[in-house]
Amino acid sequence: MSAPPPTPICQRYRVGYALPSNKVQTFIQPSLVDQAKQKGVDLVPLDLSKPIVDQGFFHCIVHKLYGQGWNEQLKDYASKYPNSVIVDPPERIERLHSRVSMLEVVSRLEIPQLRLQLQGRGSESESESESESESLAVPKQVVVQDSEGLKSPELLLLKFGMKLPVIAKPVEADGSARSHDMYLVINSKGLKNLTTPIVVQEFVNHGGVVFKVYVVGDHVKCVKRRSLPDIPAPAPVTGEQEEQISSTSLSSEAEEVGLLAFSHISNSAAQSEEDDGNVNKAEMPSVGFVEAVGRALRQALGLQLFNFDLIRDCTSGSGHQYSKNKYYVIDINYFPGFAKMPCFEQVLSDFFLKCCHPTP
Ligand SMILES: Nc1ncnc2c1ncn2[C@@H]1O[C@H](COP(=O)(O)OP(=O)(O)OP(=O)(O)O)[C@@H](O)[C@H]1O
Ligand SMILES: O=P(O)(O)O[C@H]1[C@H](O)[C@H](O)[C@H](OP(=O)(O)O)[C@@H](OP(=O)(O)O)[C@@H]1O
Ligand SMILES: [Mg+2]
Ligand SMILES: [Mg+2]
Repeated sequence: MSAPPPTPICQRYRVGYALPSNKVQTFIQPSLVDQAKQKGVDLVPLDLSKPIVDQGFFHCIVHKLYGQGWNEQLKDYASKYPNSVIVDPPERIERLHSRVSMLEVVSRLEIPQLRLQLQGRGSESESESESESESLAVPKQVVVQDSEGLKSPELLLLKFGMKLPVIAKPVEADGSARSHDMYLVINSKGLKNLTTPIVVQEFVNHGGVVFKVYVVGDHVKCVKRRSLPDIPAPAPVTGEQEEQISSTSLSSEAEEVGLLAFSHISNSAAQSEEDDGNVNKAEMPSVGFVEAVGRALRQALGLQLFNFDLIRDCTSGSGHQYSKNKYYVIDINYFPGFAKMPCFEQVLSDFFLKCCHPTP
């Protein structure tokens, strides 16, 4: 029996997009354009050389551009075309442009079925550490505004309940190349070598795997990616001994300056079979947990297109109950590399259609 003729599409929808040129290359792939077209959605590039209010009605505009001028354009457009759906409003995206405000949202999530142990809030009772349900936290972190704050690194870490190694990250997460310049800091000398302002975040051993959770409207998809390897906790050492902590995974110059620079590690190819092995054998978090966090973040952020990086706490050793289901959110990204997500054409074209034609 032959397949029924495709349902005639009685209306076509225009989705305008404004993306950096590199993202047009990676995201607006012919496969996406074709699949959207089959569903009645025409993906149209906005002409950024002229005001978007002069370019006609778009049922939906998706974008990943920043700046006052662009934000003003979107505001003008929304007031001229109140029925057009802007994905997403710039004032909500801005919260993800700081590594402080992006994680503060996690600290305030209300997810009933989860045990939220958040910095300074809640504490793990005996019974919780045995329970199977997942818990969600954010790593301890502090913004060091100027070099004065790094003068006595031991005091700084002690004050915020952190210990070496730590990860140092730019405060701004604004999509610039610099915003991805990270440092693994292994000793006090490394801390003193940092350029401020900078976020100093506790390093959580997580088995060398990061779970990237993509959110596209109400669709949530978790994938595994390579991450930094675990760093064995050094035996408690006094200040003068810490210089002798040799870390095999660090080069001699990294040991010399006390820090290792890296960037975009979750996008880089595995360096070894072991790397790949860690990723392949890592157990995925439960779908229910991932979806609960994704939906709660979407609600709290008021955003429809983002992903977040989840790591499972693999810290073991004296004084720390190894809790298989303790997770940390370490990063949230606006309009990430959706083309890396399985079936991205179907997911995104369905999303665009839903934005243009919300089914009751
Ligand atoms: N607190 C942490 N503990 C352990 N590893 C961490 C921590 N924070 C970051 N990392 C490692 O560093 C990598 C980069 O960190 P992060 O995701 O914050 O940077 P980013 O530049 O925003 O990355 P992305 O490319 O995902 O936007 C993470 O994928 C993880 O491998
Ligand atoms: O592997 P993913 O999809 O997470 O990689 C993303 C990354 O997380 C950031 O979202 C990058 O955007 P910026 O933070 O703005 O640099 C994405 O780069 P882009 O060129 O695709 O926007 C990465 O794909
Ligand atoms: Mg990340
Ligand atoms: Mg990021």
